[in-house]
Amino acid sequence: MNENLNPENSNLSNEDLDVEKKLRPLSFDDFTGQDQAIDNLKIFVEAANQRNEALDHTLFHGPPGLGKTTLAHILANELQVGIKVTSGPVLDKPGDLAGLLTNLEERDVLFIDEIHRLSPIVEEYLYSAMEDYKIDIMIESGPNARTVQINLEPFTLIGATTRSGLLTAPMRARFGISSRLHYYKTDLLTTIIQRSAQILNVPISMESAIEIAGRSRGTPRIANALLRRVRDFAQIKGNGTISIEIAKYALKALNVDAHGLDEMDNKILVTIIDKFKGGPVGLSTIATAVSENTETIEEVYEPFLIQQGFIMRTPRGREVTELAYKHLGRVKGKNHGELF
Ligand SMILES: Nc1ncnc2c1ncn2[C@@H]1O[C@H](COP(=O)(O)OP(=O)(O)OP(=O)(O)O)[C@@H](O)[C@H]1O
Ligand SMILES: [Mg+2]
Repeated sequence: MNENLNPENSNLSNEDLDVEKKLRPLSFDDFTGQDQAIDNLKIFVEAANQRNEALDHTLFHGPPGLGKTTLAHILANELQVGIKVTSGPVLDKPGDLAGLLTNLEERDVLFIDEIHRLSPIVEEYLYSAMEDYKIDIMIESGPNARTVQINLEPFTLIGATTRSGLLTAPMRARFGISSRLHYYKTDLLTTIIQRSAQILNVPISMESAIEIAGRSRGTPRIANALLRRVRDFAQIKGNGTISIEIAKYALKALNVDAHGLDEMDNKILVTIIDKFKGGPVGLSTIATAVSENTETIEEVYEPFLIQQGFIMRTPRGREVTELAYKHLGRVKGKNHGELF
């Protein structure tokens, strides 16, 4: 399994990658939050195990760092089967996919990350594999070229995507199970941070765990990354324990936003306020103004900003709230957004 296939991991140092692996939950019981999705998955897994069948093909979608890859591995563990890992951009030839598929054992999991980035040829090739556990392989070339059909073992395809809007309808329809992951509330992130601190063997006060959780953008990956950095401060500037003083000092030094907003989140808010008088403004107009594509704004950034109460969706477009003005230290202009 090659974790580096995940571009989200590419900016982590080797040490961080090792730590990230250690912190990754391995079973349903280790996994915090996403209760509804987990409760359903437990049933589907148990039923598949009882019948000794492959689990239905499963799609995980939602913003980065919420646990899609983690859940793919957990499913394989809970099904007690092997897992092969690849990603959409890496699979550029049907031949590569055929190699992976023919090597799967009965009930194994094939995990395809960034499944919205499969090439159309590979995607089409996947359809018959998913539906009938069969693929056509081209043998020989030139005048002797012919295709033979190969039967595959029943397997489970697990797809993950941050951009479900970019999945084609035929692809989406082939997943029997589809699970959307949501941002985590502060209390769940606090639990995740406490668990991670225990694994990393670093003492942390409850208050500090809550403080870090509140600035983690609802995202376990960010919570763990902040914990690692705060741990460094505790080790060098303190006595190794993460007290609330050390946590606050470190978060300030790291320039972490009080609400956990990242650069793009803030850019979106500032743009709506400065260029569009606070809104309402259409999504694609915002996207152009911040040089990002519309689907990414809609699927990756906007859900968090809405959940946190910085943006409202109105019939006429997106509008920032009082909270956004306050957060950015702006004063709402007298006539902004009003007719009279
Ligand atoms: N529910 C959870 N409980 C504890 N830790 C979690 C949970 N979800 C995620 N994590 C931690 O967050 C890290 C990131 O999760 P993961 O890699 O599964 O996210 P992802 O949804 O696949 O992100 P991406 O879209 O960027 O691939 C994991 O290494 C894991 O340690
Ligand atoms: Mg992932």
